[in-house]
Amino acid sequence: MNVKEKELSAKQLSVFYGEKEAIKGVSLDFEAREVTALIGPSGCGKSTFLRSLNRMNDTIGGVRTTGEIWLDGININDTGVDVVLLRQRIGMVWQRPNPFHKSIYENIAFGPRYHGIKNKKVLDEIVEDCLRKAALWEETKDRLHQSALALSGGQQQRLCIARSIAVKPKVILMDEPASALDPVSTSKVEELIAELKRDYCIVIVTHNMHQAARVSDKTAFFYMGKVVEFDETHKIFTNPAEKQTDDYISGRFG
Ligand SMILES: Nc1ncnc2c1ncn2[C@@H]1O[C@H](COP(=O)(O)OP(=O)(O)OP(=O)(O)O)[C@@H](O)[C@H]1O
Repeated sequence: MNVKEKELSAKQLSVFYGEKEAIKGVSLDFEAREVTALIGPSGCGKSTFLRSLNRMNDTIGGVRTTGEIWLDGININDTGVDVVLLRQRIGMVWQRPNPFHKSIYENIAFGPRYHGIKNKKVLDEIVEDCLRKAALWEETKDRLHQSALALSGGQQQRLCIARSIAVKPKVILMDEPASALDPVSTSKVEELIAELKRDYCIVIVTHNMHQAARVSDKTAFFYMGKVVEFDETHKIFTNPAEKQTDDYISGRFG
C-alpha cells in the first residue's frame, strides 16, 4: 500500500508586502508522493505562498512572514535555519526555464558538487541518473559538455527539473512550470511530474485548470490571500463544496 505521510505543513502563514497582507493565515499540509496544485485568480497569492515554502520571499525587500512551516520537525521560518540547506531540501522550478550559463553536465553537477561531492565518477552517475529521470538523457547524452542554452525551451525546463532533483530534495515547488512552453513540451513536463511524484512531494502553481486536473492529487483554491477550499482534485473539479470554487472552475470569474 502506498502509505501517505505529511511532508510539509504550513500553519497560520501570513505574508506581508509592507502593509499589504498578501497571504492571510493559511494552513495547508502537503503529503509525500503527491502533487498538490495551487489555483486561483491572478493576484490571489499563489506564487507568494509557494515562494514562502522555501523562503524565497526572503530575497524580496520589505517582505514579512508570520506563522510556521514544518519540514522534518523543524520550523523553517525559525531564525538560524540555513536557507541554502533548506533549498536543497525544498527545490524550486520557475515559470521561465533558467539554466545556468554552463554546460548541460555542469547544470546538474553544480549542486551536488557545492554540497561536497567531488568524485567525478559519482558526479557522472548523478548527471546521468537525473537526466534519465527527467527523460532528457537520450536527447543530451552526446552533448553533455555543450551549453545548456542551446537546448530548446522545453528541454531547458526539463534540465531545470533535473537540476532540482540532483541535490535529493524532499519537496519540489513549481511555479507555472509549463506556461512558457509549447503543447508538446507541456505534455512532456506533465509526464515528468507524474513520474517524479513517486519520489517527491510536489507543489505546483498553475493557471491552467486542465493541467491542475491532469497532474494533481489535491488542489487548493486560493482567493484574496486565503484558501477557500482544499480537497482531492477530482472533488474540487466535479463537486466543490464552496460556491466561490464552483464559480472559479466553471469560468464565472478569474
Ligand atoms: N514584490 C511584491 N511587492 C509588492 N506586492 C507584491 C509583490 N509580489 C506580489 N505582490 C502582491 O501580492 C498579491 C499576491 O501576488 P501573487 O503574485 O502571489 O499572486 P498570484 O496568485 O501568484 O498571481 P498571478 O497568478 O498573477 O501570478 C498581489 O496583490 C500582488 O500585487
